Amino acid sequence: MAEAALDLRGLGYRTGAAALVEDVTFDLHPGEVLGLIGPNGAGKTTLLRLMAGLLRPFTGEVRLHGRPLPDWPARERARRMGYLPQHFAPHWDYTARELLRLGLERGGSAEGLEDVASLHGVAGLLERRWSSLSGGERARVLAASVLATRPGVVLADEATAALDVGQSLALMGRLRMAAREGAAVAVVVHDLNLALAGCDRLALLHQGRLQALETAASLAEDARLDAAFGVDFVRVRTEGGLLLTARGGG
Ligand SMILES: Nc1ncnc2c1ncn2[C@@H]1O[C@H](COP(=O)(O)OP(=O)(O)OP(=O)(O)O)[C@@H](O)[C@H]1O
Repeated sequence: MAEAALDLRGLGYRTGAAALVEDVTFDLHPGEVLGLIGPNGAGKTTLLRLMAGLLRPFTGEVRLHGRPLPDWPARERARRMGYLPQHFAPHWDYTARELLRLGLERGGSAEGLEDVASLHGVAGLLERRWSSLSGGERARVLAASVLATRPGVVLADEATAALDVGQSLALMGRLRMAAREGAAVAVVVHDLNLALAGCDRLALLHQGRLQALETAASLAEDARLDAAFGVDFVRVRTEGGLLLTARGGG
C-alpha cells in the first residue's frame, strides 16, 4: 500500500476527567475512502478534528506525509487538507460563487470556477446567498468549495447528514472520485449502508476507542458492530453486498 498521507499514533484527547478519544492508532492512505462510524458520542467528530489539527492531542501525534502536524506552516497545511465540518456558518452572507472563489483561492487552484461548479453539481446555485440555501444545498456548496481545490487529504464530518439519498450517493461518489485522483479521504457517516457502499475500510469507534478497523465488507459481518450500537443487526444479502437493518435495542 502507498505511504500513509496521515498517520495517527496513540492519539488521545480529554476534557477534565473524561477521555473523548483514547489511544487511537491507524494510517490513512492516498486513494482510499475510510469511513468513521460509531454511535452518538463515540468520539468521531473529536477524532476528525484531531486529524485536521483543529484540536491538539493530549497524547500521541498526527503526521501529515510523515511530518508532525504542528510542524507544518498553517497555509501549507490548509492547502493539503480539506476539512468539511459538521456545522458551518460563514461570517458573511456570501453567495455560493463567492464561497467557491474563496475555496479556490485558499487552495491556490487555477481551475475555472464555472467548471468546478458544474463538476460538483452546484452551477445552478452560484448566485444564491448562503441564507437562502436549504440545508442540503448548503452542504453541497460547502463540499464543492472544499473539494474544488483537490486537497490531498479530505476530512468530512457527516457531510451527507442533510442530503437526500440521491445527493448522499452523489457526494460519496465525489469523495470516491477525489480518492481515485489520489486523495486520502476520511468521512464520518451515520448511515451504515451508505458507509458500506461508499467506503473501502471502516473504523468503528465506541467510547473514544477504536474497536475495529477492517474492510467495509468484513466489518459488516462483525459482531462488534452490533455491540457498539446496542442493536441486533439483520444482515440481508443482496447482489450489491450486505444490507444492514436494525431489529431493535439490546
Ligand atoms: N468540549 C467538550 N467538553 C466536554 N465534552 C465534550 C466536548 N466535546 C465533545 N464532548 C463529548 O465527547 C464525546 C464525543 O463527542 P463527539 O462529538 O466526538 O462524538 P461523535 O461520535 O461525533 O457524536 P455524534 O454521532 O453524536 O455526532 C461526547 O460524549 C461529547 O458530549
